[in-house]
Amino acid sequence: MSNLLQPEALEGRMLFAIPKKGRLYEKCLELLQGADIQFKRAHRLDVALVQNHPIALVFLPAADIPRFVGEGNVDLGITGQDMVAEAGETVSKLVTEELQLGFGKCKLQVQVPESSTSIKSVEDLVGKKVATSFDYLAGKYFADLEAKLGKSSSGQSELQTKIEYVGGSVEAACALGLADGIVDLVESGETMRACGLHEIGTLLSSQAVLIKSAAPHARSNTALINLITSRIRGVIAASRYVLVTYNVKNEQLEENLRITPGRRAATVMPLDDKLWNAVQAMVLRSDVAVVCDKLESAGAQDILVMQLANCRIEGSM
Ligand SMILES: Nc1ncnc2c1ncn2[C@@H]1O[C@H](COP(=O)(O)OP(=O)(O)OP(=O)(O)O)[C@@H](O)[C@H]1O
Ligand SMILES: O=P(O)(O)OC[C@H]1O[C@H](OP(=O)(O)OP(=O)(O)O)[C@H](O)[C@@H]1O
Repeated sequence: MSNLLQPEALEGRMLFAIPKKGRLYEKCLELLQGADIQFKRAHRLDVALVQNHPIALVFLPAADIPRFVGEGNVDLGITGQDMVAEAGETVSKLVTEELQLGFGKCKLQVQVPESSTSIKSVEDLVGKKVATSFDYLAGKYFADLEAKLGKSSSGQSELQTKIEYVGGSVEAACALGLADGIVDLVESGETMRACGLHEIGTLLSSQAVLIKSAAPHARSNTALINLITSRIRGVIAASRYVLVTYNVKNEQLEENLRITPGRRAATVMPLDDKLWNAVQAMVLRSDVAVVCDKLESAGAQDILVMQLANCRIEGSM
């Protein structure tokens, strides 16, 4: 096999960065499969050539993807909004968020031991030690807080709050005596509660996003970037919506259409029996149970809910 890390192996290929492990990895693989991006990743190799498009997938740490995309080393990337923000303002400005992907949802929060009697709010943490893997965002957050509290005089760049960088297992920092509080990601809150911590402030909410360079590289294949973006948008839309169909009598049609207006408009087809119509409409998956309840109460019959394998829809999702 030729060495995929030689530049000539990648020549003419659009480069697409995918998190190499962690929380976003499996979801990204599902997304690539849904978009029919076919590849085989050789054991221990962080580059994979796509078989059915001139694309190479580059598996990188999620934290490095914003910089690689922003600086034009790769054309497209998937990472968390938190990672884009943590990469700093210079990098964030070089990156365009193309699509929110609806997975990897979490919040970056300030947490302290529940048992702490002296630290009940973020203000109480000012001047104390905070452990985090998000030292840029945490530093900015406490700098703003100190400024708001009038605790930092202008020109004084030294933070009173001490931000300690730790690479992982941040939630152990308080128990180990390394810090008085932490700034870390929370989704279900299970890790936080298991460690006897509770949240006292939120820095940001995050989800996985598809990003591209704000100023694409001269070699970038814009048509292919747009095609892949559009396919991924289709996969995401298909996971957000279901197709609901039902039969309804003429006199109850209007009321039922108000329940399922569809995205542009619902499709209404007359049945052979002139008293009845068949209706088809896209409905948000998260709303579908309530929508079916309402349809049934409004006289709709034969209600069917169908999964979408893929779709192409205009406008915001
Ligand atoms: N508990 C969570 N729930 C949802 N999304 C999360 C969660 N933790 C992290 N994420 C998202 O996934 C991204 C990658 O996080 P992850 O912890 O997998 O990082 P990693 O450093 O690549 O992996 P590892 O922690 O295994 O070293 C984060 O930047 C965030 O956007
Ligand atoms: O609120 P929860 O659902 O419990 O999720 C939060 C945990 O998820 C992330 O870590 P992850 O498990 O990805 O591993 P890490 O600690 O090695 O980064 C994060 O750093 C928390 O530890």
